[in-house]
This record gives sequence, C-alpha cells and structure tokens, in this order.
Amino acid sequence: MQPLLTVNNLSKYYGDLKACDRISFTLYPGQVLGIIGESGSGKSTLLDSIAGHVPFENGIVEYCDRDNNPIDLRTLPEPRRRKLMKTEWGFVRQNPRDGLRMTVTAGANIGERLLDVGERHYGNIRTEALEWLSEVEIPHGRIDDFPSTFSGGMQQRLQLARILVTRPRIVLMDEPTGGLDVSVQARLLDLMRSLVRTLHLSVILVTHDIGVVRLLAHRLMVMQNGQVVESGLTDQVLDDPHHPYTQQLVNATLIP
Ligand SMILES: Nc1ncnc2c1ncn2[C@@H]1O[C@H](COP(=O)(O)OP(=O)(O)OP(=O)(O)O)[C@@H](O)[C@H]1O
Repeated sequence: MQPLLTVNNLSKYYGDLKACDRISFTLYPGQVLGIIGESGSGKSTLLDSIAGHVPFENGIVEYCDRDNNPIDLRTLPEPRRRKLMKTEWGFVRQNPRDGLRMTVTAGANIGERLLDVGERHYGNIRTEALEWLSEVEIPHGRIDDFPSTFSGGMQQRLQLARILVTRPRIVLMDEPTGGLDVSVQARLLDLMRSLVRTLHLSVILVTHDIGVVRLLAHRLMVMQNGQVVESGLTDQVLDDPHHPYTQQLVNATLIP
C-alpha cells in the first residue's frame, strides 16, 4: 500500500530552539497516528508545519492526493495548499471557537465548507447539514442556532461535522478532547472512533492523554524536546516502553 503522507527529516527552529528536530514518519490510508509528549515537546509545531500553517527549515512533507499524484507540500503554491486543506484535509482545533465561525448558525458552519467546494444547491446543502448533525449527535432542531449557544462538547462535535462534510482523507487533530469534562470526552472519543472507522480516515492525533491514544491510535510517536524518542504500535509502546521518558509518561498515568 502506498503511504498517504510521508514526512522526512522535518526540522523547525524558533531562533536557536529546535522545536522539531529531524522528524520522520509515514501515514497509511485508514491509519491513526498518535503523537504524545509533554507540553513544549513540539507536537503542535509539528502539526502546524505539516499543514503549512508555519514554514519549516528542512525536510520533506509529501502527500499522495486523491488522483494518486505525489504533492510536495512545502513548495505547493499557497492557493493550491488552501484548496487542499478545504477538500482533502481537515484540521481539528483544541478550542472549537478557533475551528468554527461563531457568528453564523450551526447549519451554515457545515454548509459553508460545501460552498467552498462548489456545491450551490441550497436544498442539498441543508440536507447534508442535517445528515451531518445526525452523524455527530446534534438534534436537527439546533440547525439554526449559533454555536455560542452550544455546550463545549457540542461545539467540538459541530467542528467535526464542519470538517468531515467535505470527506477529507486526512485529518490533523490538536488535543481534540482537551478542555472537556471526562464524561463529555468519553462520548466524543466514542464518536471519533466510529467516524474514523466508517469513513476510513487517516488521522494524526496530538494529545498529552495516554487514554486517548490507547483508544484511537494504531501507532504512536513519543516526542521530547522536539525529537521522537520512541515510536511503534501503540500497545507495544505503552505496554513495554523502552525509553526512560516514555516509561515516565506511562508510570505517571498509572498513579491514581
Ligand atoms: N511562535 C513561536 N515562537 C517561538 N517559540 C515557539 C513558538 N511556538 C512554539 N514555540 C516553542 O516551540 C516549542 C514547542 O512548542 P509546541 O507548542 O509545539 O509544543 P507542544 O508539545 O505542542 O506543547 P503543548 O502541549 O503545550 O501545546 C516550545 O518550546 C515553544 O515554546
């Protein structure tokens, strides 16, 4: 099988600080890659570099698009990158307010992405918006409400609907369950797990929560000070951690 995304020796510096230091990995269709590490280890910087939100100094990020063409994301002209991000890619932010438009209704938040990809038929857009509200367990009666009237968990589910409506092939998630109550987190995780399976999504999932990666990620990368210190199948890495830093992370979560 051909990889969907290949990251090779990606390095990103802030002055003298190596926020990401020679990171390499491949992501295959339908695979969920978890990235875990303490605050400041470079997880968000890596996601932002891959998505082209920040420029990076060295390395290659190659994406294989829907038509099987290899695309060098670092040199992709900005308009094409933007289009790709609205169609084949999605980015789930920790704070749904950063990923939603708070000044338009829930239905418009979903419909807007369809307009972006060329859908013009109002009836179709409304129907799709309703379908996606169902997918993410938001009652149809809320379609004309503003996201500001939603709970945090609902806002996060709406953000998922907004992103998934265009059927992206790859979704980057930065702490998608952060800032939510434990019970709300559990429901969101269940939903994400079932969507990932049914839509055959490829996901890069950044979190500091080992429980989240255990539930969702097939593979795991552990980052410390901008470097990958350990990687492999999630269960193997967590059940038999080799690097002292991973051992420390795992032990920390075992303490009640
Ligand atoms: N815009 C910036 N300018 C300067 N330094 C930055 C900038 N963004 C991040 N850094 C630094 O890069 C390093 C990696 O930060 P990053 O946010 O990627 O870590 P993280 O693992 O995602 O942390 P968190 O879990 O807290 O979000 C940190 O030392 C951070 O201070």
